[in-house]
Amino acid sequence: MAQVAFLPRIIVSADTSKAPLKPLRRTQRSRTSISTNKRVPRSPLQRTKLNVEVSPHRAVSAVRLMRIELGGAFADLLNEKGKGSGDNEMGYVERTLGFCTKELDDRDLRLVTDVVGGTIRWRRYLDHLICSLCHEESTFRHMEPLLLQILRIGVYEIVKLDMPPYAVVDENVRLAKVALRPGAGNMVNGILRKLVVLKEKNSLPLPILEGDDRAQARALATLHSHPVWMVRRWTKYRGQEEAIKLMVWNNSDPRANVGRGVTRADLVKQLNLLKVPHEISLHLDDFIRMKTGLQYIDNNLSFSGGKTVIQAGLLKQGLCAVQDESAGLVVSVVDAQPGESIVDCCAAPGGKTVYMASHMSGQGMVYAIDINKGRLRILRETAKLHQVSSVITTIHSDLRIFADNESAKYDKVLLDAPCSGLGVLSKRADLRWNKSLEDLEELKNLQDELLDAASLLVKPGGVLIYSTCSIDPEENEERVDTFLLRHPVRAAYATQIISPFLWNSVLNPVDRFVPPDFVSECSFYFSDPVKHSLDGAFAARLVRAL
Ligand SMILES: C[S@@+](CC[C@H](N)C(=O)[O-])C[C@H]1O[C@@H](n2cnc3c(N)ncnc32)[C@H](O)[C@@H]1O
Repeated sequence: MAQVAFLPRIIVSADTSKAPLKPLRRTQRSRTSISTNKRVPRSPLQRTKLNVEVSPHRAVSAVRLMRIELGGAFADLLNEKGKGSGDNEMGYVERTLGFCTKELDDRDLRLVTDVVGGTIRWRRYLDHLICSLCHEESTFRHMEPLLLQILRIGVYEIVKLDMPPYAVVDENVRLAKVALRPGAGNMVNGILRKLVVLKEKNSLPLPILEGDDRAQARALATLHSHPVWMVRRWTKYRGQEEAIKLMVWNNSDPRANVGRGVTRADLVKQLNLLKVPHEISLHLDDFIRMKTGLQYIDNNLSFSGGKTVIQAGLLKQGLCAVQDESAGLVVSVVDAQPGESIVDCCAAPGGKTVYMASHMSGQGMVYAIDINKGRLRILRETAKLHQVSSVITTIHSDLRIFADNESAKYDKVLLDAPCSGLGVLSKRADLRWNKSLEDLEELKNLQDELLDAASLLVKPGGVLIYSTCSIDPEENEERVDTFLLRHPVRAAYATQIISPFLWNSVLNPVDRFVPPDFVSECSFYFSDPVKHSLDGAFAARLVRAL
């Protein structure tokens, strides 16, 4: 069965702006309470105060941002206020703000996606502007969370979305007044109006790139809205110019992804019927790229079909799926063949498992292991949808325990390791704020342990594929390097491993499996966001000696 891929400019599988994500790491600002200064209705029967004057996309965006940023603290607050109306988005709005807005139409939904994703992505930059425009830094530091979100939305809309500034000011002032109190509205008014004047004069208070390395990293971190540690790391590994390009990429509109289940020609036919613009992937036979028309319609592009891919039900019917080409290329590196026994060690939610399974013509088996039961359930559902369940067996286990107890050996073992996700920051708006340098050290230890465990499952002559969606050499090349140094004999990958130059004796170059442009100097697969305009990804192939 052939696959197809989409590359729309709208997030689909990674729609971070919609998902109730993990909480962002707390900033130093005090966030112990969520003050709305509103009495919130306690039961669905007593509600629904409908406010038709507040712009729905801003109210929903503000509440969604609170949910994402405060996570558990937000849920706790709602629980204190009684159960009953928080089970859908407007329920959350009602319980947080004390009123409902009119239903969101398609345009509002798109704006919520843009505003929430952009506001998270640009958080450091927006906070710098807001802080600079407050009378005192302490005003910013102690600002209540809802007020801060409303200000972030306003600043983002004015500075990054170039929306008509005075309309933005008025709408956000109204939201602050109704959702909080008149004084909050006055504050939003003061700050946003100052911002508009400065923007018109082209003199936004932004940091200048000067001083020593640390000062420059801090300035760049604010200008491009990333954590300082990431800027320092990328500057170290790639140089400042490339680090900037990478951040620009991470801040660009998120694209996505893939589809499968029918031939590419079939899908092209369907897209032509829907009049959804698309193009054939340059890198993968099964993939189609889309810029618009997946979930929403981008009005800037000519799109006259009236129905998006989602509305037409193509995803629901399993006729296609959504995946970045960089992930599809990892599957190319595995090169799954009919009849093979393959272990996918960290398989869920199953993007790669299902794609591999679809290459097997119903023969062989992919054993999909994951420690997370819920994510494995999603994998099973996706496999069913794509009619590849017959070649997938799911195993709920910690890979380390499974490998210790398993005596069977397999043709191929894919370890798509848990990683920092530094290659997918453009799609995962929140991720940059959730990761620290310490997390990276912990992850490296876990990657080593999982790689050791995965290697036990490979049969002599079999292949171990190690992959990540990171661009960090310490999660990629360095993990392979240290693996080979740790296991010169036991895994029988080589007899004498004393320097990286001997890798070639055990490493299986990926050039047979991916286009030359994706083959790194050491013959690994590497997709670089800056160079390839795809998510970052890495894969190494190691062949076990006979
Ligand atoms: C990068 S994701 C895998 C993505 C997946 N390969 C795909 O293409 O959809 C990493 C996965 O590793 C799983 N994981 C983390 N630690 C694990 C462990 N000790 N044993 C098995 N799975 C683990 C996580 O639950 C997560 O689903």
